[in-house]
Amino acid sequence: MAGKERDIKVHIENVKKTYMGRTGEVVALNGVNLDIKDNEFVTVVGPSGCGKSTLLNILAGLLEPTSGVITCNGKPIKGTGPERGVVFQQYALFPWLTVLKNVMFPLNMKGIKGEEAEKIARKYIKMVDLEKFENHYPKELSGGMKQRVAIARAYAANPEVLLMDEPFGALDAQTRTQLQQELLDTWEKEQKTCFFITHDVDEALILGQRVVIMSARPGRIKNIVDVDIPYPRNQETKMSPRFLELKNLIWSQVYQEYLEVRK
Ligand SMILES: Nc1ncnc2c1ncn2[C@@H]1O[C@H](COP(=O)(O)OP(=O)(O)OP(=O)(O)O)[C@@H](O)[C@H]1O
Repeated sequence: MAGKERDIKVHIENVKKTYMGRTGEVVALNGVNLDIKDNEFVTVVGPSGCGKSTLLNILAGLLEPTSGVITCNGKPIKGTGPERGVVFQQYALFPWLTVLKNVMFPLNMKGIKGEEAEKIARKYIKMVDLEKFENHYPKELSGGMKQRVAIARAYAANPEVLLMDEPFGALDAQTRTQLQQELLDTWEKEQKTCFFITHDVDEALILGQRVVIMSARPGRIKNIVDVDIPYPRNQETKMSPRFLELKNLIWSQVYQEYLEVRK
């Protein structure tokens, strides 16, 4: 049992989050329970407004839950922390810094400076295939390139848990596919715990070891699907019978919740 507990990276217990909206209380999450294991890749799908971003922001320490317990490495989450890195849909790069300096930024914040910081930053810039652009500024990059920088920066900071809120949501289909593949390759090499929100069932399935399906607001976990498709996965995996079977299952459950929202 002790060994099992040690394997749990993030523990979410009975989490509730209420906002004070214009027309009264909004219960965004109610009774959310989830354990995320060390190095696990968990993806999250659910209808719009079901509280996915709220949950991610609580895990990031940017929001506090109204009640419930959330721990990382067994310690209650209080505010942001270096062990948790976040990638949002909007790249959030510093426009006045070059690609290299953007990726070095979190290293500098940790006291890693000069050549050492450059070496680490360059490793991740190479990983996302942007070596030729290290001296460019964000405004000179496409959306996909900016998101690559954001991912390189998150990895360079070497967090134990990567929290990603629809990181590829604003990208065209081809760039999105390419970044999914890069993220998978990186995850297989670096084995970080990933919590990844998406609206795209294909994306949830190609990336995740488990897909968490959230219910319509107030958000809670409706189902968790184990994705028993081995890695390495690639775009051909999307054609496999098991992929299509799981896709239908997840899609029908998300659609039921979508209909609930529209009631
Ligand atoms: N600051 C806030 N004040 C009041 N209500 C809020 C606030 N932030 C979010 N909400 C409400 O909480 C609910 C959950 O929002 P959240 O953004 O977490 O959902 P989501 O599942 O991430 O949505 P989407 O998929 O559209 O991004 C929504 O009904 C939203 O309107």
